[in-house]
Amino acid sequence: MQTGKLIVLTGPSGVGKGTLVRLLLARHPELYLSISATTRSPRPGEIDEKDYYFVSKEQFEQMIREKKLLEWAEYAGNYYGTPRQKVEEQLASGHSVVLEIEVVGARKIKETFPQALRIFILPPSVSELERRLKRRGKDSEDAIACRLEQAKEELAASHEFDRQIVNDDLETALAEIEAAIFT
Ligand SMILES: Nc1nc2c(ncn2[C@@H]2O[C@H](COP(=O)(O)OP(=O)(O)O)[C@@H](O)[C@H]2O)c(=O)[nH]1
Ligand SMILES: Nc1ncnc2c1ncn2[C@@H]1O[C@H](COP(=O)(O)OP(=O)(O)O)[C@@H](O)[C@H]1O
Repeated sequence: MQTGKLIVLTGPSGVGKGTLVRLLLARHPELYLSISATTRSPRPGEIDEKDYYFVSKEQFEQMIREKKLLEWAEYAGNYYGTPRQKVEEQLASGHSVVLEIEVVGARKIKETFPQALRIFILPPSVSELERRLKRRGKDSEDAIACRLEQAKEELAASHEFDRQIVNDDLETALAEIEAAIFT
């Protein structure tokens, strides 16, 4: 059997990765979305084992030591990582897998999975990114400032990835992602 494709969506916080991934999965339920582990506290409404595996720093460090993560990174003071086993199982059984991860982790994926399709999502502008982070209303002012600072570095790395897609009009961006994945 042919193995599935590994599809990585990356880009700065607030650019719309989560929104695009939800729409993509709704249209293509055959895609498998990897659930990450994180040491970040759950936001109101987030559910353990659905949005993330919410774990302690000790548990996360144990996962690193036991090589249970395909990649991991520290972002805005917390750890985030992709549990290895389910991703490898899904790929081996022919299913395509989507990772929604930040830039450092997406860079590491190239080393382990050189054949992965890595898509960088860009905002129409930094000021629009700031507006989206504020409008989302899920992070404190400090957390937003930290994410924006980080975003400037991340945007400078966009050319390292296979595709660059601007999330201005949502439907247009989604169609471009679909075209990149399915053609
Ligand atoms: N490297 C890596 N980054 C991840 C993983 N899971 C989530 N992230 C990224 O970590 C960053 C922060 O995530 P989060 O706190 O949920 O904020 P949000 O994406 O802005 O809603 C985002 O850029 C996520 O895409 C992971 O497993 N590995
Ligand atoms: N194309 C778009 N135009 C306007 N707002 C958008 C667009 N895509 C996403 N958003 C909004 O921007 C905010 C951040 O999106 P989100 O998917 O949470 O980003 P990320 O997962 O990259 O952090 C949300 O409030 C979302 O509704």
